Amino acid sequence: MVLSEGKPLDRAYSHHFSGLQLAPSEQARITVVAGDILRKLNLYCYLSDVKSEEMSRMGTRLLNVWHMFHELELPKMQYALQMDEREYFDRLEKAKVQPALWDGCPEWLDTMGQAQLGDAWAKERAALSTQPKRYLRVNLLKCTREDLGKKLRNEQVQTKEVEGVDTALEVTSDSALFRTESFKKGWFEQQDAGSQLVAAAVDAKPGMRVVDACAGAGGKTLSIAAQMQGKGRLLAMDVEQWKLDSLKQRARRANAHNVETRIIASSKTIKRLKLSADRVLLDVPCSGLGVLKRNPDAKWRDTPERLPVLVALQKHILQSYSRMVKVGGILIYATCSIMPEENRDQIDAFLAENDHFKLIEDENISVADSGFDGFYLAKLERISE
Ligand SMILES: C[S@@+](CC[C@H](N)C(=O)[O-])C[C@H]1O[C@@H](n2cnc3c(N)ncnc32)[C@H](O)[C@@H]1O
Repeated sequence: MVLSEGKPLDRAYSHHFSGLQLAPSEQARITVVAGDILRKLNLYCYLSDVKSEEMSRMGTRLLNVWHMFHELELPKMQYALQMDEREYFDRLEKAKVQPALWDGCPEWLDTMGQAQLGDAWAKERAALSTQPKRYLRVNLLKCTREDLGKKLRNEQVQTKEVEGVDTALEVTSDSALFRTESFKKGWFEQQDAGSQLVAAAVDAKPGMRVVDACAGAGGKTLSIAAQMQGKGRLLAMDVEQWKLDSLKQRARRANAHNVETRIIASSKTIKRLKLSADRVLLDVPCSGLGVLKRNPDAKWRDTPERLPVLVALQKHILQSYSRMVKVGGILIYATCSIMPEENRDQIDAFLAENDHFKLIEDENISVADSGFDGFYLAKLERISE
């Protein structure tokens, strides 16, 4: 379903899980197995000698090989296609000396990663093939991180505080988070710790005028609303109304009353806000190559041809939307990519053409070094009209 119909993995899970009465531990097991198979699909296909187009027919052999790889007892499946053990071990030895295959990396991505990151690519590639951790962002409009940890413990959800990310808790138990009272009360959102660091970089203060110009369903908007303690004006914009509708709902649940949404219908929407904002967050559409741990299906759908199209769109958004920042205000450019072409290269090109801005700082959030999803963020100050 994920690969043949192009359905994102998280939506495929919710489609399948709704209506099934599965215990949280069973759901967790399914997501672990399905996630791992998708993260290293080419490796498991190679080890089981199954071509990707044969997967629906040969899926039982692939699943058996997954169990062999993890040294687990084979599942009891009727009519399962077996893998010859000797051939499996022979293939295993050959796979071990092919690092990109071992890390579940498609060839096009390996070529791109090498070209863009050089020596740093190998560790990022390996980190992208690991299971993502689950992180929560405490909603400071409703409670503290300590309160949330305690409340969740009473609801049988174990968490621990994440060092260096003040708003984050890591979930360490297989719990159904969205059934908890804490979630229903809007005390937290599920959000990667790297994404929380990007939102924190906005550093919005109560009373400011802030624009989140590519807000989507508001992952970062809600975080910014909490920084503003509900005071001031927070305008969340996007080109897709359904995302803004979902944002509105989430904002209500989170008590984020200073959020206003606005669809970007044309360039006029942006022009009207010229030189008006203390902070503008541009969390631009990107390749998503920093979040492949979480969305591994994307690497089997994507092609390298998409990158230049995205780079051109990012460049346009930077040029045009930066006009909303007032003198002395800060522009925060962010991606969930680890590729310099979408990141520092964009900022360098922008600064070369715009002497109204100066770079304050930028940061690569490395998947390998942080254990979070991979992000990039740059903070620029407008120094003149
Ligand atoms: C990386 S996502 C944003 C994620 C969101 N900020 C969050 O934290 O959940 C990029 C968003 O940019 C939006 N987008 C695409 N083209 C755009 C454009 N020309 N102007 C503004 N937003 C755009 C997409 O609809 C998408 O929601």
